[in-house]
Amino acid sequence: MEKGFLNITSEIGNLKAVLLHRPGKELERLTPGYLEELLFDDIPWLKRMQEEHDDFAKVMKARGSKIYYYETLLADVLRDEHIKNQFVVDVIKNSHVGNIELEKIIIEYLQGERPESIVEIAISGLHKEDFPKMEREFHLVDYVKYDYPFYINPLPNLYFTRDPGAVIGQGLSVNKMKTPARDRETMFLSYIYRHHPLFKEKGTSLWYDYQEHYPMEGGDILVLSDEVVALGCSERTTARGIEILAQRLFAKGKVKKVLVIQIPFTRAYMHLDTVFTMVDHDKFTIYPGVENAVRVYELTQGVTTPKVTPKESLEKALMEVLHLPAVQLIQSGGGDEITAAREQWNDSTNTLAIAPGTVITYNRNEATNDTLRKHGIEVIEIEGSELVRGRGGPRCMSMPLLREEL
Ligand SMILES: NC(=[NH2+])NCCC[C@H](N)C(=O)O
Repeated sequence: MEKGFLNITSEIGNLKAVLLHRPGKELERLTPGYLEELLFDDIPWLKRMQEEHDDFAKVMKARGSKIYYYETLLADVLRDEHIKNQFVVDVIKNSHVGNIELEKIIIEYLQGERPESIVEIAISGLHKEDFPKMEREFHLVDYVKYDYPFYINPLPNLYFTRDPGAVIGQGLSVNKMKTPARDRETMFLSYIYRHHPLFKEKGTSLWYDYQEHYPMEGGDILVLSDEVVALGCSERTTARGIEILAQRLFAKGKVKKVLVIQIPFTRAYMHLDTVFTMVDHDKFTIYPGVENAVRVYELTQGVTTPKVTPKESLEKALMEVLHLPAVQLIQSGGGDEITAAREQWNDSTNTLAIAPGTVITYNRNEATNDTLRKHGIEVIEIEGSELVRGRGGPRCMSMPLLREEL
C-alpha cells in the first residue's frame, strides 16, 4: 500500500475508503437481561440486519469508495504467529473468565486456532456452554458456573466503527471508550494501527491512544476542515480528553482550531453526531432546540494547555472558523417537534456525507430526508429497521479512512 494512505481533512469530501464491520453472531448473543449494559434498546434480527448492512456498503461502493472490514484487517494482522499469540492474551485480559487456570486453558486453545476463528470469537464472544464442548481435558471450573454466561463477552456495538477511532488529517485517534462494553473494540484498532500495512506507515501519527485515562469517542469527532476539528463534549467524551487531543493536534498537525460543542449529557444524545452533522460546505443538519442547549468554546494553541475562548453561538462560531459569510443549520424532523424527536431517536441527524451535498440516511426518517432535499441535498436512503436498534445511523456505522481533499 502506498505511503500515507490515511487522509481526512473534511466531513464531506468524496469518500474514497471506509472501515466497516458487518454485524455478526455477536448480535445473536444479546438477551433482554444484558441490553442496557451492552448499550442496546432492542434485539435486532441478524439476517435482515446483515442485508441492510450489505446495502449500505453497496451504496458507498457504487459511489467509488473502497470498503475495508475490521474482521478482514484483523485476520490479516494475526497471520503473524507472535502477534496472534499476544492478541489472544490481550483478548483474555479484557474478558471475564475470572479464573487464572481457566484463562490459561482458553489462551492455549485459542492460540491453536486459525486467525479467522480467533477474530470471530474475539468479536462474538465465547459462551460458557460452547467452550466445554471443545475437545480437551475438563477441570472442575468447567462444571462450576458463575452467573455471567460468557468467558469472552460479545461486542455487539462493533458495527458502529465510527466510535473506536477517527482519522484526523494523516493521523489516527485510537479512542478510549467510556464503557467497558466497548473497550476491546479500540484494542482491535490499536492492533490494526500497529501492524497492518494499510495503517502502519511512518506517516501516521497517533493522536490519542486507548490506554489514555480520559474517555473520547469518535461520534464526537467531526473534521470540519484541514485546520478545524469540532469535538463534542458529551456523555461519552470528557473535557480533559478534548484538551489532550487538541494540544497534540496543534503541536504536530495542521489543525489550528478546535471547536468544542458541549451537548446535554443524555443517552438519547450520546454523541455530537446524534444531533449535528455536516452535509455540505456551508450546511449542517441539527436537531431543533440543540442550538440553544449547546455551549461552544474555541480552543487554540496555549502554553501547557489550549487557550479557551467561549463563543456566542454555534452558527457564528461555524461561520468564523470556516470563513463563511453564512451557514445553514437545517432542522431535522421538518419543523415538527414530535416528528423531530421521534426521528432523532432513529438517527435522522446521523447523516454520512459521501460527497459535498450528498448524504446517506435511513429511509424511515421521512420528514428529515424531505427537509434535506428541500435544501438542495442529495439524499441516498437505505433501509435500517434492524440496524437502528443499536441506536446509530450511517455516520456511526462508518469510519472514513480516506476522503478527497476539498
Ligand atoms: N457515533 C455514534 N453516535 N454511535 C452510536 C453508538 C451506539 C452504541 N449502541 C453505543 O451506545 O455506544
